[in-house]
Amino acid sequence: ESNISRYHEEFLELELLGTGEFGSVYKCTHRLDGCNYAVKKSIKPVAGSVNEQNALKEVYAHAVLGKHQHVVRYYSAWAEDNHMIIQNEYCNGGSLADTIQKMREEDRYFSEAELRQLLLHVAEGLRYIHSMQLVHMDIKPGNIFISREKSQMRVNYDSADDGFDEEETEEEITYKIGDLGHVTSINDPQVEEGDCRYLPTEILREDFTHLTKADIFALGLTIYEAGGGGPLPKNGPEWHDIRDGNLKELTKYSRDLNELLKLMVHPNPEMRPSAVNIIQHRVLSPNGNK
Ligand SMILES: Cn1cc(CCO)c2c3c(c(-c4ccccc4Cl)cc21)C(=O)NC3=O
Repeated sequence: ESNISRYHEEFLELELLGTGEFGSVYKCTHRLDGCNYAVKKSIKPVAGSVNEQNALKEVYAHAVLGKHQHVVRYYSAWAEDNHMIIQNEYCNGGSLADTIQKMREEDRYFSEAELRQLLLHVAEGLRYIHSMQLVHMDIKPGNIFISREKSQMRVNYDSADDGFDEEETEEEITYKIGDLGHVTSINDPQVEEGDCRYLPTEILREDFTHLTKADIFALGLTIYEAGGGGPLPKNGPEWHDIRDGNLKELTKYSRDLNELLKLMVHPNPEMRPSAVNIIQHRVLSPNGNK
């Protein structure tokens, strides 16, 4: 086999972003185009194993879910020296899990407007994934990545028109759904369970008749956690309490938002709103209940 490494040929490794059972992810600069990418290196799965199926599902999903501003973009994937390598869009703002952790430490919380923006972005990403007849199956703060873009704003206050424009930097935040390793088809589901903290009971009971609503359930708990309702239980009475539809009221936020979250984690998947319903919900409309 060739002993040059495409990875080292094409990329300059900058820093380790994270490790896990999924492998290791590095922030890399592409030597030719000068852009940064997130590159995941994982041990090449044994041919015919579940891991190989998951690895292939991830690449197939990325290939089908081409370009959407709320889904992490895929560029390339290849195998070398017994490793599987996937090159994705690098999101420079960390994961939502990092943000929640930091806020908990600093006793800070998302404002209602920031929570609505988060919910809207991820619901947009889910609407796209579900429209392609796919489901994500591992929606959680650790799989939602953040891109922050500073945009230079030129504003000119004509009153103080001393001929100079004022410069204001605006920060645009975009949330993107990442880690497509559990993505499966709505129609012939080979469900690989996601993180149990965000898993609805019907999936544990292997009822795969409303898979899109499992993503909605996980999104509901993700927003609930971002609103300070976490940390979420992995099992036990508290886990079941949430699955019975008992979410504690997030008193910092409006009744409407609390009602929407309760509906998203409803025990009956058919009662949960679709991604389209969420996007059209009055709570998210621009002048929704100020
Ligand atoms: C741990 N970790 C940290 C980051 C940077 C967040 O600011 C990250 C990224 C990804 C991934 C990732 C997840 C699952 C599969 C493949 C990749 Cl590259 C993991 C990441 C990814 O696809 N894009 C990322 O930015």
